[in-house]
Amino acid sequence: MKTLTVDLPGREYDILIERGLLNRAGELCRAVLPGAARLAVVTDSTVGPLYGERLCASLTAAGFDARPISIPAGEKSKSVRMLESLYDAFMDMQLTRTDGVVALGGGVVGDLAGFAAATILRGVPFIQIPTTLLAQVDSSVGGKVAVDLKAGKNLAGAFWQPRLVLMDPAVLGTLDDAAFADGMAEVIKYGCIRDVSFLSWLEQRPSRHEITPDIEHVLYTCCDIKRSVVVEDERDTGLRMLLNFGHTLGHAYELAGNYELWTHGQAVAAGMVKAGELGVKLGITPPGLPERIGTLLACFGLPIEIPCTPEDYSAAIGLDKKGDGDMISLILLNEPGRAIPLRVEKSRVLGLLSEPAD
Ligand SMILES: NC(=O)c1ccc[n+]([C@@H]2O[C@H](COP(=O)([O-])OP(=O)(O)OC[C@H]3O[C@@H](n4cnc5c(N)ncnc54)[C@H](O)[C@@H]3O)[C@@H](O)[C@H]2O)c1
Ligand SMILES: O=C(O)C(=O)C[C@@H](O)[C@H](O)[C@H](O)COP(=O)(O)O
Ligand SMILES: [Zn+2]
Repeated sequence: MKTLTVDLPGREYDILIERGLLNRAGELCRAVLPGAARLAVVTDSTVGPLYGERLCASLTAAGFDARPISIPAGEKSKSVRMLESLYDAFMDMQLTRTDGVVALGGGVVGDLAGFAAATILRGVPFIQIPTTLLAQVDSSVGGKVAVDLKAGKNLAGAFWQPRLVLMDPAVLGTLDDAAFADGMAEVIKYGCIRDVSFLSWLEQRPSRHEITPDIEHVLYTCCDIKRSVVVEDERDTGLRMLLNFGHTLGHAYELAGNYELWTHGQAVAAGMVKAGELGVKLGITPPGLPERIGTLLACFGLPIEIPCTPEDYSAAIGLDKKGDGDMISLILLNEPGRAIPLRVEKSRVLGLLSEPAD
């Protein structure tokens, strides 16, 4: 088993990666929640029928009273309305602070269940069992939990670290190619911002078929990068902002498509290419680098351009958490494998975005 420890003082936890781990979830959850009686197992309408029964059987064998709670699959469920329905379900089962919430699913389930766990009873222990590539390489690690508001992405949220992240790469076998590609957008992001040799390694394996034999290496490498960033800056005030490469514009594309037209992974893919182009215009990013990233993203069928109105760009930039007053910290690449923040006037960014492409 590959293990990484996110060593945040007082809130240290392990990320465990191994095929078949889902079958051992009970004993592994028991080790981090020795006194818990009940577990609320939040999942979605696709993942529940695939893996819910197996997980609950393992939890029950370890002495937990495991209660599955299912939400409709898809980003629209990352809402205040669905959050309230989780609160009601937790109260119906008389969950207490010594019990736990388990997220079994992709980033939507993890972000929603995590925010519910962070806020119900002012905080209940939380365990992540991510089932998409995106959730395994990114959203299950680091403690950002949130729901979307009408105004934009992830606008109500918290930092709530899990007690354990349990990753079974075998579950990725049932993901369709589009969902696998969504995860690849964040995988490629890590190469772009922190590890040029990993970026080159990915370029030598430009398809799902070529990546899959080495999936555990991919999960480990990405989680290790995220771990190393989060332990330096849990609360997103400096270094952690680099993990947001492609996200300022990506969130604009998600908003423009009303969270239905474009997935998070697709939006981040196009957002990284556009951020690359902005970086070139600002004299930070080497010419040719946005095209290099776009070529790799396109190999997985990800979009490298998404139409967006100036109003949606303006709304997303106005509400971006990296903004302060009239300024925003743009995350730009100053070389392959190296990202930096650059404080720029929001109006200047909007001006550059409205210029025709070169
Ligand atoms: N908290 C963070 O740090 C963080 C990081 C990145 C992304 N996110 C958030 O994550 C969300 C996107 O996550 P996602 O891409 O996992 O989307 P998702 O959770 O909507 O999952 C995508 C689809 O795959 C299905 N699915 C999940 N696991 C499956 C499996 N093993 N087999 C078959 N189908 C399966 C789901 O039911 C869903 O239909 C966005 O809301 C994004 O904002 C959060
Ligand atoms: O963990 C982080 O920090 C990230 O920025 C990871 C992103 O991939 C993720 O999409 C995150 O949810 C974005 O957060 P936000 O602060 O921009 O809402
Ligand atoms: Zn993301």
